[in-house]
Amino acid sequence: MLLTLPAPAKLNLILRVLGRRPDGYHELQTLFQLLNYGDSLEFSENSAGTITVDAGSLEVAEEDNLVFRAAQLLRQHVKPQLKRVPGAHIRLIKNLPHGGGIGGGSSDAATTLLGLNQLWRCHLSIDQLAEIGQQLGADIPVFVRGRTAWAEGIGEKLTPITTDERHYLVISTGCEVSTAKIFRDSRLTRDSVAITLAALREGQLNEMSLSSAKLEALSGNDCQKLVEKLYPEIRDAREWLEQFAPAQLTGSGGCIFAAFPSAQAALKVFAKLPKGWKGFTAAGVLVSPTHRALSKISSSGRGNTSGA
Ligand SMILES: C[C@](O)(CO)[C@H](O)COP(=O)(O)OP(=O)(O)OC[C@H]1O[C@@H](n2ccc(N)nc2=O)[C@H](O)[C@@H]1O
Ligand SMILES: Nc1ncnc2c1ncn2[C@@H]1O[C@H](COP(=O)(O)OP(=O)(O)OP(=O)(O)O)[C@@H](O)[C@H]1O
Repeated sequence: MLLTLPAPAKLNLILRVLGRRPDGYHELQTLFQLLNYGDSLEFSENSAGTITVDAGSLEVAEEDNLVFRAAQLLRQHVKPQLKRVPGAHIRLIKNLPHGGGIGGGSSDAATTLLGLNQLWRCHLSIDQLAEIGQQLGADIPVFVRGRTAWAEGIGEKLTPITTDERHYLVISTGCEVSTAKIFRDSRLTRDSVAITLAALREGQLNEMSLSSAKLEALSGNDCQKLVEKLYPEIRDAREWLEQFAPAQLTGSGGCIFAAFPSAQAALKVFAKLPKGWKGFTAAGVLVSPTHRALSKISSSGRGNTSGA
């Protein structure tokens, strides 16, 4: 069976750095907005029992590819329960720029965990997969859980949140930013005041929700000042985009984004993008396209035909 699944990008609509833990990781508050645009992965069984990854244009050694690392880690976890050592061939169709703060590698890893859990019939729960994912990267659990969410801790304490439907233009200048380098830099400000969950609850049902107006008041990214100092071209991209709408950095960079009320409005600005920069437009979604695809597969019964 060939299983094809999307690996969506995320944006950090809010990113506050609250402090540094003794292990070097940072306490954050962030709003993860999932998008309906990303990479794509194809999974097929490998009866030889090996894991191979065709990463296409991505220039990362196989053993460093988060797809390969996620597959290895999952296999290690489930090996004792399965009758034979499972193998897989995974083809990665890369659309997202890496080092962009849009979670490409993390999302690929999460889709790998979800996809192989299906292909190999591991029957691990989402909690178990998120736990495995977290060992590889702080951004992986949100993609495993597949909901636009408010995150705390190092990014792993997730509360689903409803955001208004918006469309985004995401710009990549080509500057690849290392997350570790930004978090290591002594100039990074680490003293933001925490937003209380009460500030994010709305309506009679006390649901976690952020309207566009409320979001505008809370938006901002604590990494932005430092990243723009280190990469002036990223500042140029933000300033260019700000002619049309409020713009900011996502994650630890280097992509810049702005929100628009419609796909047409986002595309209109995209058409004016200066030469040398790349980008894409996408809609914000509350549920990950990966989870939607998996639900479709299980409701059509195809998920039961793999046989590990
Ligand atoms: C900045 C964000 O993109 C926001 O979504 C993420 O928190 C980064 O998540 P990620 O890329 O999955 O990060 P990891 O691969 O776990 O860590 C990369 C590096 O970033 C730093 N890091 C990451 C997350 C975090 N909460 N504090 C950190 O200090 C660590 O020094 C680590 O060495
Ligand atoms: N499947 C993968 N896709 C992209 N990058 C990968 C992958 N596997 C490993 N990497 C490595 O991870 C680095 C970070 O890539 P990634 O796309 O996850 O960054 P990012 O968008 O900044 O993510 P985040 O927002 O999670 O920090 C890349 O420079 C690359 O060396």
